Amino acid sequence: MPLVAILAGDGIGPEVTAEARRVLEALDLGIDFEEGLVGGAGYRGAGHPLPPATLDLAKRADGVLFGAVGDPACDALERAMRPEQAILGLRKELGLFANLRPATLFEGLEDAAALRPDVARDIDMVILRELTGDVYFGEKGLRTTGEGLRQGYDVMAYDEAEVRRIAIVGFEMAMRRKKRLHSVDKANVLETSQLWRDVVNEVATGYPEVALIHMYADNAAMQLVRHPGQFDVMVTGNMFGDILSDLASMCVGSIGMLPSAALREWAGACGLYEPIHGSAPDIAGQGKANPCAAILSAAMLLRHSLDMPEPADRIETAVAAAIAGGARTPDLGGTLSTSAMGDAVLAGLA
Ligand SMILES: NC(=O)C1=CN([C@@H]2O[C@H](COP(=O)(O)OP(=O)(O)OC[C@H]3O[C@@H](n4cnc5c(N)ncnc54)[C@H](O)[C@@H]3O)[C@@H](O)[C@H]2O)C=CC1
Ligand SMILES: CC(C)CC(=O)C(=O)O
Ligand SMILES: [Mg+2]
Repeated sequence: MPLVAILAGDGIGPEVTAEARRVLEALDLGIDFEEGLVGGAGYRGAGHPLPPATLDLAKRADGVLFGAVGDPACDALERAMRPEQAILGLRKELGLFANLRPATLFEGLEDAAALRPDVARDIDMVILRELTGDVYFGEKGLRTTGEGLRQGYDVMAYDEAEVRRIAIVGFEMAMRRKKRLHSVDKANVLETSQLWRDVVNEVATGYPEVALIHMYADNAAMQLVRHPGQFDVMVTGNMFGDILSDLASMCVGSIGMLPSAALREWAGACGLYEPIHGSAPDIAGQGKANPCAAILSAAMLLRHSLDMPEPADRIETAVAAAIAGGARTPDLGGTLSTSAMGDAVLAGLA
């Protein structure tokens, strides 16, 4: 029986994860669920944002369904004890270097998108974000300059093996889709990005059918708003991918609509699945959160880690049907609560 770890975390994490679990349970797939403490909840309940028992659970599981971590009450803690370290630690410990963040405009959400409907309509892309390197994992700290000023530093670094493996995933995805790959970097100013670009070009020689387009990250942000339909697969580093995927989410209606999969192998291995959003303390506990990103993350879990493509399709179809039928949480301009949106998706499963 496959084991799915449920790490709900903080803020709206438990609210949206509960709906995703309800949907999985309704499908009656013979999955075992086991819950673990993580983030601020882990710190409060077990003295650490990523308690050893939670890490052990994640390593034993066939897939991890993750909510979100982050709690303003924990912002003054030393960095190692802050909730966000839990998700960074899980990604690193599980070797989850490939982060798939699909952004698709669901039919009916044209009005919710921050772009004109005619611009938003053709968005169907995947941002492939490298997830275990870059500035988030480099040496960091606070020091004092020669002038006696406090200085913060975070080192951005990628080695060629890290770039090569994510580039290969990008080209493989492009081969299965439209054979078009945008690689986003900042090679005009960053040595890290120049290496990124050189290695992506080397990998490209093995994929002559794929049209490769290099784009600077600042231009990519602008192009995502100007003409998002030009993108199909976009491969990029950890920080650019983090920022550009939040941007892409509003192009298709809401950050509450974008799921993600964090994988260590291109297919078939245990992965971590989470909405791209955070713990949203501003709406936590109010039943206002959109659970669709979490529900769609559960579908990705079935497809990528449990080899269950049919129920994954059923979930995605049910979300599309709920949206097409007018189900809307407040972020989409509606009034449905988190659980009522879950009900609407469940109704579409029938
Ligand atoms: N993977 C994770 O666990 C992540 C954790 N965080 C953490 O979350 C906390 C809050 O970070 P923010 O920058 O505010 O980002 P956020 O994504 O939590 O929220 C940004 C805005 O989007 C809204 N929003 C987010 N998810 C929503 C949903 N499902 N439905 C409706 N509205 C939604 C929020 O209400 C807020 O106005 C911080 O502690 C941050 O470090 C942030 C991003 C990812
Ligand atoms: C703690 C952050 C790095 C999480 C985040 O913003 C993300 O993964 O999208
Ligand atoms: Mg983010």
